[in-house]
Amino acid sequence: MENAFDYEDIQLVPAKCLVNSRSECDTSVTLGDYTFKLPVVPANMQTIVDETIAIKLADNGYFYVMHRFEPEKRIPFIEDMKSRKLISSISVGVKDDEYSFIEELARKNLLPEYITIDIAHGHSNAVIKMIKHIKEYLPTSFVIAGNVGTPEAVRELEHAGADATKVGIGPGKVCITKIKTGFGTGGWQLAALRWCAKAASKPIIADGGIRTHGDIAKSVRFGASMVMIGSLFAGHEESPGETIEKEGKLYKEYFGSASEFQKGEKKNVEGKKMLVEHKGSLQDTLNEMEQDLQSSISYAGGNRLEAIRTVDYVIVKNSIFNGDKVY
Ligand SMILES: NC(=O)C1=CN([C@@H]2O[C@H](COP(=O)(O)OP(=O)(O)OC[C@H]3O[C@@H](n4cnc5c(N)ncnc54)[C@H](OP(=O)(O)O)[C@@H]3O)[C@@H](O)[C@H]2O)C=CC1
Ligand SMILES: Nc1nc2c(ncn2[C@@H]2O[C@H](COP(=O)(O)O)[C@@H](O)[C@H]2O)c(=O)[nH]1
Repeated sequence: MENAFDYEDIQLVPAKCLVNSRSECDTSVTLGDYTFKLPVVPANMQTIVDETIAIKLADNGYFYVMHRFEPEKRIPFIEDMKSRKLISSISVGVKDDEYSFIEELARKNLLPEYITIDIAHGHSNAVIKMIKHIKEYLPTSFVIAGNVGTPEAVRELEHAGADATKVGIGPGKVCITKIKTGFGTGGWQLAALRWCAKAASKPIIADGGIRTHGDIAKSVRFGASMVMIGSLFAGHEESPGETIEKEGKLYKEYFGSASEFQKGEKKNVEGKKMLVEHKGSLQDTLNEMEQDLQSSISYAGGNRLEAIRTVDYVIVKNSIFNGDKVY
């Protein structure tokens, strides 16, 4: 790794405009056999996505990944999605039960279109073994494996059969991995993404650290096919969890999947909880993301997402906000 930099250290350089209106810019992206409206997916976390949100996203042409923290609900969830003729996209871990779960899906002929292997340290034999197991029993499922932060890891998981890899160890808003372990891509997630993307021969999903909609365009520039986002999707009307009123303001909880709130115990905790200001409807945020990304594409001098991939950029070390607040 030569230069370490992160989202706030980079600005993309505008190219001559090709369109008469930003509405001409197409933000859609293809991942596997399906095309989605945006290169963005809400994080597979319990305070970000639930069955209702998954149905809404799939029904409206967005990608989603259901979390894995209520394992017994996964089979009824896939059955429900199939009965609605919507794609099913689930998460699994790597413990023993997950092997029999995959075999059960195969036995029942319940074939999810997408399966995400969701563990903290994805560059491991445990993930390689699970990729191979899924490919043996559910060969038609598109397998996303992660999380990783190095080119070696991307290559190994791709070689094991992963159809996409997910990059990001420790950049998340409710992540404390970087503090508790000293490891990860927190603080240089964008550079890690570039490093990994150079080695990848299959799609990469950039995961964590997105703080503004402009960071989505930057992720695309540095090699992401899709961007996974937690904090920007937390706190909506539809978001799972109670709405909390504090001093006249409305908030919702957002907690890490490796936090004590998720685990129910203080063991190997690498996540925390925060309150996020209530943000209104999820669809409004998705619409705003789409408009902002259309604008990014127009600044890239094109009318499709691919235009962003080749724009010039400058490194402006921590200065792009000029002391401004983001919103
Ligand atoms: N993207 C990120 O930066 C991070 C994300 N997370 C999220 O938290 C959730 C829980 O993750 P995780 O703890 O992996 O899931 P699990 O609790 O399901 O653990 C998966 C397996 O991996 C083992 N394991 C976990 N961490 C390590 C490690 N560092 N080295 C070796 N083995 C390990 C566990 O054993 P044992 O517990 O006994 O070690 C267990 O057998 C996931 O949703 C994950 O995405 C968590 C941390 C970082
Ligand atoms: N280190 C930890 N990372 C976590 C935990 N729970 C989730 N995550 C990761 O964060 C992203 C979301 O990041 P954000 O910056 O968009 O909020 C998520 O997709 C996971 O990869 C955790 O407990 N510890």
